[in-house]
Amino acid sequence: MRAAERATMDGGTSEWELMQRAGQGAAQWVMRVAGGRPVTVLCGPGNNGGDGYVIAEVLRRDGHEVQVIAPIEATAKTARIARAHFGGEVVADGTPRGAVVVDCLFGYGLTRQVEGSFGKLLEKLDAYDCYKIAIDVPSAVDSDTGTVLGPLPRYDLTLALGAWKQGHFLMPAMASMGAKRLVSIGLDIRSTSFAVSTSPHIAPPPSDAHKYRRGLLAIVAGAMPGAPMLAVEAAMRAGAGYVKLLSERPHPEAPAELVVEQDDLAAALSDERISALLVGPGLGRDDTARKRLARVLAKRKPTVLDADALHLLGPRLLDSVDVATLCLTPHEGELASLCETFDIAAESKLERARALHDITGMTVLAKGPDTILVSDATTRFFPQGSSWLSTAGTGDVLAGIVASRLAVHGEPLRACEEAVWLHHEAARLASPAFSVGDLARSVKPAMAAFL
Ligand SMILES: NC(=O)C1=CN([C@@H]2O[C@H](COP(=O)(O)OP(=O)(O)OC[C@H]3O[C@@H](n4cnc5c(N)ncnc54)[C@H](OP(=O)(O)O)[C@@H]3O)[C@@H](O)[C@H]2O)[C@@H](O)CC1
Ligand SMILES: Nc1ncnc2c1ncn2[C@@H]1O[C@H](COP(=O)(O)OP(=O)(O)O)[C@@H](O)[C@H]1O
Ligand SMILES: [K+]
Repeated sequence: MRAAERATMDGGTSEWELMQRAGQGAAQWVMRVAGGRPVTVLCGPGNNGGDGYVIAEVLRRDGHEVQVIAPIEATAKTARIARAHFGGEVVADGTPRGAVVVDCLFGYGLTRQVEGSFGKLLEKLDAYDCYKIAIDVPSAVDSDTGTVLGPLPRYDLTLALGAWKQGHFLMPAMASMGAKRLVSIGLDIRSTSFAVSTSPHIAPPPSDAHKYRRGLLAIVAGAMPGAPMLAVEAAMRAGAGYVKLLSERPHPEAPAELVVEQDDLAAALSDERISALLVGPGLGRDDTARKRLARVLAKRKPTVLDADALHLLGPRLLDSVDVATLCLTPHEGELASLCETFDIAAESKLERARALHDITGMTVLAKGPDTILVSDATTRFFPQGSSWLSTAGTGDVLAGIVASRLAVHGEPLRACEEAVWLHHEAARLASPAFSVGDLARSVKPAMAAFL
């Protein structure tokens, strides 16, 4: 962000010009929300505070009653210009009032714990019943990591200035932000190493398609039947032309349209028409499970590794495997276990997911309320999914969708990205209070949203 701003300023646009664009753009949102009612703006000493003075001046000129609270005076050069342009009154020690409060204490320049008068002001804001807007980021949030460094009110709206920051998509910060909107200030941000995933376009099967060309997905069963069956239910609705369950025992609970291949695994895997594999849900963690996993990896096909497979995986199993074709779908616990296995010391989910990709070369889809996808030196973040997804078995459904998309086109990054969107859309359609079976069945109507 700083580099993009510097490049824009080197191109002849002053920091004051950028701040005016940011403040004016944000003020449009504030005015829409306030609808003429009184507004309080909290201003810090840096350029985030500068944005606040610009917003306050736009509102004042528009006839709003505006109170500005600034515990200390503006110190940053451009913030001082903004302060000088504000024609209203500024108080150092006030209490938020009015229908809307706009928090401009700190943005991406936050460097330490928010305490003292700033901390007290955020506590007052937390306790005050009003519509709360965070400018750029909530002031107690580290914009790179999403770490919380002080009192954190629940905001109704967060207006990102110029570009999204990583913290907008990371827990715990993300949970406090309310709706998130981007205010454009004319920066060129193409060169960043992360991107926010945009809604994918899923192509229907071509007119000359047949079941194998559309992709044969083999789901490898193990000790427990329930989890792979959930993956099957989702995978059959996510685009693969043919879904088979490779199991060594009968599955009377299987739907009529599912082929259960009861050969021994080596024989079942010898079918060269298999386009992709899923292994892990219900696999078990014993020696038999490890051998089944090794057989799957030896096929060197595009493969999704989930659940138990993530606990069995280790550097030796990856010998002579084409890691670029593998997708891992760990939740936080599985990610922690993988980090132990691969000797990764990183603390945060983002650093762990990146390190795991960097060390192993595999595509990593780190699940949770803040889903992170790392592949090919790029990191993708996602809009938040339904919190109703927090129920047992939804991870198996996700694994089934990833594998189905992988069977269709064989591209790990694209398969994971499509799957997250399909999973979120299925959850939206099935919400509220769905069972995991409802979620798997909702993958079918979810497909329609991306065709
Ligand atoms: N540059 C541009 O082109 C544009 C930038 N824009 C805006 O600028 C924001 C970034 O501005 P920024 O870099 O001035 O940092 P900012 O977030 O205001 O905070 C730094 C100040 O806070 C202080 N401080 C920090 N932590 C503290 C703590 N815990 N407790 C107390 N004090 C603390 C720190 O003091 P110091 O650490 O020096 O003591 C310094 O004074 C960005 O998010 C966006 O809103 C837009 O206008 C678009 C154009
Ligand atoms: N609070 C939440 N908000 C959004 N998505 C969630 C939330 N909790 C869980 N999920 C999603 O639900 C799925 C849970 O997967 P997982 O933890 O593997 O569960 P299980 O092992 O029971 O299948 C993941 O896709 C995760 O991203
Ligand atoms: K802020």
